[in-house]
This record gives sequence, C-alpha cells and structure tokens, in this order.
Amino acid sequence: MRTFKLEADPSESTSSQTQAQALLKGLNENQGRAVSYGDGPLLIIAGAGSGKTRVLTYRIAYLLAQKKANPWNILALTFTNKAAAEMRERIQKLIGPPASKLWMGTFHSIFSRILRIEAEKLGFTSSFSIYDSDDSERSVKAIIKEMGLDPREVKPRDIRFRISGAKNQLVSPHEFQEKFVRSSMDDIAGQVFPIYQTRLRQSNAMDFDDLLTLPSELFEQHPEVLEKYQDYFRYLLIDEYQDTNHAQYKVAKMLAAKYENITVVGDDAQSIYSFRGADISNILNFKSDYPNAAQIPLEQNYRSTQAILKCADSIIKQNKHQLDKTLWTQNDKGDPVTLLESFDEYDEANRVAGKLHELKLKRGYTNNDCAILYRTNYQSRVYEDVLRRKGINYQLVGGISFYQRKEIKDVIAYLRLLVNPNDEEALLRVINEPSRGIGDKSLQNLVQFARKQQVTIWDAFEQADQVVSHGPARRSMKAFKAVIDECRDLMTDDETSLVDVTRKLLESTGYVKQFVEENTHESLTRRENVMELINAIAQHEEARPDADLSTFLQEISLYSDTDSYDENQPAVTLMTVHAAKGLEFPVVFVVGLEEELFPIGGRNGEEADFEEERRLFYVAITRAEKDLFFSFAKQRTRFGESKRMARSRFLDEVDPAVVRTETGATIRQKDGFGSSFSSGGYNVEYDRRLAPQNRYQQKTASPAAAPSGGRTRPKPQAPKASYDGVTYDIQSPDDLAVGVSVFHDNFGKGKIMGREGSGPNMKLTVFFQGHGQKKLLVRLAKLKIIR
Ligand SMILES: Nc1ncnc2c1ncn2[C@@H]1O[C@H](COP(=O)(O)OP(=O)(O)OP(=O)(O)O)[C@@H](O)[C@H]1O
Ligand SMILES: [Mg+2]
Repeated sequence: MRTFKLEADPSESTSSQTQAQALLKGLNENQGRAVSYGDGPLLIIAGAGSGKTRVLTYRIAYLLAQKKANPWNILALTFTNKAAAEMRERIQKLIGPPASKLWMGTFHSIFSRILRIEAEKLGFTSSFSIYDSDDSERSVKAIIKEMGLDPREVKPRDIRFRISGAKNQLVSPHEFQEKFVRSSMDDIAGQVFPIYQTRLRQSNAMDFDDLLTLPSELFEQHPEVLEKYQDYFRYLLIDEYQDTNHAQYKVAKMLAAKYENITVVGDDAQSIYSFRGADISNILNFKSDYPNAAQIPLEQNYRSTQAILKCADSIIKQNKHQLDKTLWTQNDKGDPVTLLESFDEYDEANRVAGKLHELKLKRGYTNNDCAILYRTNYQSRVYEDVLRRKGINYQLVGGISFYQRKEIKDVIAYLRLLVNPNDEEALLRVINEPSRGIGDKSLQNLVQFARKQQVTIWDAFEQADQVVSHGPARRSMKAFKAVIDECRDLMTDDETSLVDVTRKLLESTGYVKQFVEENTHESLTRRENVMELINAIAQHEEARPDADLSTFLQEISLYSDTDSYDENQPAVTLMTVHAAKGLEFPVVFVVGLEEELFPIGGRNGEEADFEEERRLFYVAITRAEKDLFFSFAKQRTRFGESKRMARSRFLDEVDPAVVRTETGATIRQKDGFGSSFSSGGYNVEYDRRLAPQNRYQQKTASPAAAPSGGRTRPKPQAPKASYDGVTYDIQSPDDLAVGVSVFHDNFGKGKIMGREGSGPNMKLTVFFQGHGQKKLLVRLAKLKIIR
C-alpha cells in the first residue's frame, strides 16, 4: 500500500489553481463554500435537488485540481454502484484521467475490497465467497432442520431477518442471546446465530451484513490496519448519509477519526430505509460526533418547477419529525400537478400510456424523459403489459434481475466452487445440478460426517469411500470432485482464459447439455442466458487486465437491480420510488396512490410508519423536473381478488392550489371484458383477453446485455432443429471464417462455405445437411458457433 505522498509539480500549481477556481463557476455561493471548504468535518443537510450530490462531485474535483490529495487518497461512498460510476464520470469530465484512481462505490463494494486485502487477518482467505440473501436463507434453513425444528413453522426468513438486524447493529451472537430475546422466535434466532456464523467461517464466506460489520472487527482488532487506511483515505465523502445504518456509520467514523476530513451530505426528509436498519440519527448527531464540524446550508433547488416544490413542501411539512429547511427555486412556476383518477389498474396504466403519448406529441418529450414510479415492484406488471402492447419502449429497473435467475445462479455457484471449494452453499446448490444420482441419503451421510469431523463438505469428499455406502453415488461424487479439481488446475494456468475455464466446466459437468437435450423453449432460453453470462465474463476479462474469477464474482455479487438503470436508453423508466432515490426526470408519474398501497399498510398503522411513507412520497415528488402526475385507481386486483381502493391520504394533504384533477374519463364496460375511455382527447382501448400469457418481462440486466429485454426484443422462437453439443454466440466477424461449423434454429448444423460483405451487410453461404446451401444475412440469421 502506498503512503500518502502528493505527486505535485510546483510548476503546475498556477494552472491547477486556475482549474480549481474554474470549478467554482458552476456553483452558487454556498455550494462554492462547501466545495472549497478546507480540511475538517463538513455537514450538509439540505432539501432535494439543492445540489448535494453535485457539491460532493465538485468537492472531489476541487481537491484533485488543487492537488490537495492524490486520487487514491479520496474515498467517496454512494448509495448505488451506478451513482458512484456516474460521479466518477462527471469528475473525469471536470478534471480528467486521475478520476479513474479514486476509491468510489457503495459501502458494500468498498468494504469488500478492503476485506479481500485483509482477509487473512480475520481468518478468511482472499478468495472468500459472498453469500447472497438466498444462500444465507438456505444455510439458516439447514440449521433449523438440524435443530429438529420444522422450517414451515420456524420460517428461515424470519430468523435470518433477526440475525441480519442484529449484525447491522453490530450485536454479537452472545450479546443477542443475553439482551435481545423477547419471544420464542428470538430465542431460536439466538441459537441459530452462532452456528450460522461458524458455518460461514467454515465455508470461507461472508454474507452481505458481514461486509459491513467485519471491517469494524478488523479495525478494532488491528489498530495498525486501521491507521493504514486512515492514512490512505485522507478524505472521506459520503452521499445520502441519512440512510446509513449503525455498522456503516461506525466504520466511517473509525476511518475519519485521525484526520477528520469527512464530508457528509444528506436530507433527513429523504430517509427511506429504516426497514433495513438505516438510522436517521447518524446525520442528526453529526455535530455532536464532530463538535468542530462546519455546516453549510443549500437552499436553492435547481431541479423542479415552483409548483412541484410547493407540492413537495406541502407534503413533508405534515411530518412532525423533521428539521426545518428552506428550499426555493428560480425555475419557472410550471404547470400544476395533474391528478389522474382511474377505474382500475388497467385503466390507470392505459391513462398513463395515453398521457405519455400526448406529452411526446404535444410537448416534444422523449421516452427517456419519463419515469413511472410505484411503491412496490409487482405494480410494474400491468405497466409492462400495457406499454408493450402500445409499442412504447420501457426499461424495467429492479424486478428479477439477470443474476437472480436459476441457471445463472447455478453457474455462478459452480464458479464460486472453483474459487473457493469450501463454499458450502455453492456446493450443495450444484452437487446434483444436473442430476448425478447422488441421493438425499448419501448426501446427508456426507454432510453429517463433515459436521461430526468438523471438516468442510469438500474435505469430506476425500473420505466418501468410508462414508457413502451407495456405489453409484460414491462414484458420482468422485467424478464431480475430479471435474472441479481439473478446472481449478486449469484456472491456475496463465494461458487459459476465464472463458475457456468456464466453457470447460460447463462441458465437463454437462450443465448446458441438459438444456439442449430438453430442447424446450424454456430450456433453450436458459442456455442463452448461460451464454450471456459467458459474454459477461469475456467482457470482464477484456476490461480488466488483472481480471480473475474472484474479482468477477465479487463484482456481480454486489450488483444491485438499480445498477441496470441506463438514462440513455430511449425508453420510459419503470421503477420503485426506493430505486429512484437521487435520480431526476423531466416527467414523473407517481402511480397507485391509494390507501394500503402508498402509504403501504403500516406494520401496525403507527404514525411513525406513515412518516416514513410520507418521506418516500416526498422523494417521489422531488424526482420531477417539469411535469408531475399523480394517479390512483378506485379498484385493483390484489392477492387475486378485486378490491375497492380508497385514494391515498397523501392526496388530501397536498396543497390544492398546485394540483388539478383531470376529469373527463368516461368509463364504459364493453361486454364485460374490456372498456374504452377517453382521456385528455386521446383514445385508449384495451381488451383484457388480449393480455399476453407471460406478463413477466425477461429483463436482461447483465452488463453484457445490450438490449434491455422485453422492449423491442423479439421473442425467441421455439427452434425446429436441435444440436446436442455446446454452441457459442458470435463474438466477432473473425468467428465466421470459411470452414467454421455453425448452428441455425431452422436448418440445424451447417458449415460456412463462403462469406461476403461486412458489418450489417455481411452474408454467409452455409451448407446445411438435408437443406443444402443457403445464403444468410448474419444480422438476421441468429447463428451460433459450434467449436
Ligand atoms: N449551481 C448549479 N447550477 C446548475 N445546476 C445545478 C446547480 N446545482 C445543482 N444543479 C443541478 O440540479 C440538479 C439537482 O442536483 P443534485 O442531484 O446534486 O441535488 P441533490 O441535492 O443531490 O438532490 P437529491 O436530494 O434528490 O439527492 C442536478 O441536475 C444538478 O446538476
Ligand atoms: Mg443527491
């Protein structure tokens, strides 16, 4: 690790001062003060759209321009990876290449990087696995079963929730048992907790919570390591500070303790993660933590019209618990907020679609100017249906992400096993995937043996001969281990790429072959997805010279759904309000404004819950720059039943001076199946019988996936031909040399005989057995390579 040493050249100092001064030009007075504020703790609590994120970005650029710090001595923590990437990009534009060396990311990603470096000090190896919430839940479930309890009664999710809550508060298993047991469920959680932690360690694995809690353990146990990082991260800057939890708060405080160069920005009115342990008092107590902290207010909003701000203000002032803040704008007065009233959820989605059409036609907006925000993920479904049928491009942020799909999780589990064979959850996930005839009984024997001997299941394989009596199962276990060992060996060979290792692994385990053999529409889609994952590995390998499987797995395990949002897509954005934090759009629709939906049915209907919901509504409103729409339906299908809905209490709290209700929606039932309405002059028709069967969008969130699924992507056709080997996507024109074997969905296997043209016009002459010679446009032929 480098020590703090500035690489400043005195001759550059005048030009760097000029550069620093130039940065201040794009800021108002208080923003400028914050950006150029010297060393020491700095707090900015300010309303939405007042430039908090901009101030952090410029402050980093300013520190660099002034040569006060090397880029690697600056640590910026953001709420999503995407926000970090954007900030880095802006800084790059402001001051150039050094931005690439900044430490920027979420708490999880930065802390996991530190933990990789220091793993051995905590008894892990640097190739530790990261358990996602599924892995954690499976591990908890196994422990519950081993304790002789029924997971249908003692829900693994409830137990994990309690353990996770404790970890985020930095409560140890022992402390939990001593002080936090208030119910029989707590009692069980108290018993599971230490076993779960031991299992994680044995598996050389950390769960998401460990990524936040282990750094503080590391720093407490190794003050010299803490000091190294304190010296390293001379400047610490945190965005969205109101949503930090105790574990994050503590590590940030430890890191900043030596130099106190800590800048935090946030807005108490936008604290929306208390259900995940976020603690609003972290921002409120900043001044008592750092008595010499400076506080600079930001009061000018640059984002929204006066009407939108007035609307937001009328909502948030209903909350009792909030700091007083001023927010004003020089922006236009703007149009009032439009309230759309609909019959049911389909009517609502149709009206929103009609509005989108109107806005594009009459006001010149484009799809990517617009966002539809809702309270819960499942609300997206109807919008997807309606937008798809109307041919309006959309991008769904959240929902089932690419990396959550079963086949992708399986392959990732295989890869995790290559990197870390002690990874128990990965091993148990793939040991019979595809089926290897290792029965439950044999597996149970093996697991019990491992537990008794206190060795890992992987180590127990060595002794399968003594433990597993069933011959075929024993042989399968050995064969499985041999494949993993072989691929692990291959991985250490510098000549072999990660892609090759992965291909070899998939071939030897027969994982992809099973899909080809099954030859159904679904299985072939799964195969496509696996190929897409291989593309992602190839891209990772290309992008990073130091790429290894470990870094790839780390990156994707910390990939969050919101990271897939791409503002440049020519598409309407569909996302939850939580996911929209920090973002802005010219046009925003806040939909489903009904009681028990937004605000969501309070856990116990307590006012505190409504305050958080109200903050969430405030976040939704303040995403809008120019045009804001509220919408609710009088009836909605929930849990399979049609239910009458009451309009949200929030609609009654809004200042009526800034809202206009759009009436004129006439509803006429048509044959009991559909209805047609006229909304704002634009006719919307629908027939529910036309609703597609599979309404769930297959969203491709892979970084390698260019088209955002579902939008204009044609549905894959069930192929007529089949091939029982492994095929690969075309990576470059070079793959299509004469003599190469290819696979075509209709004609099956063929050989390239000739090639002409290039780019989108490239044509191939391919000879297919039984079909003869065909001339195909590569762009349309959907060929796969057979190697
Ligand atoms: N001085 C300024 N001049 C021009 N535009 C500005 C200025 N300050 C901020 N903006 C713009 O205003 C918008 C809001 O800024 P920013 O996102 O930084 O606000 P924020 O306080 O972080 O908002 P939120 O609370 O929603 O996170 C951005 O588009 C930003 O570029
Ligand atoms: Mg912000």
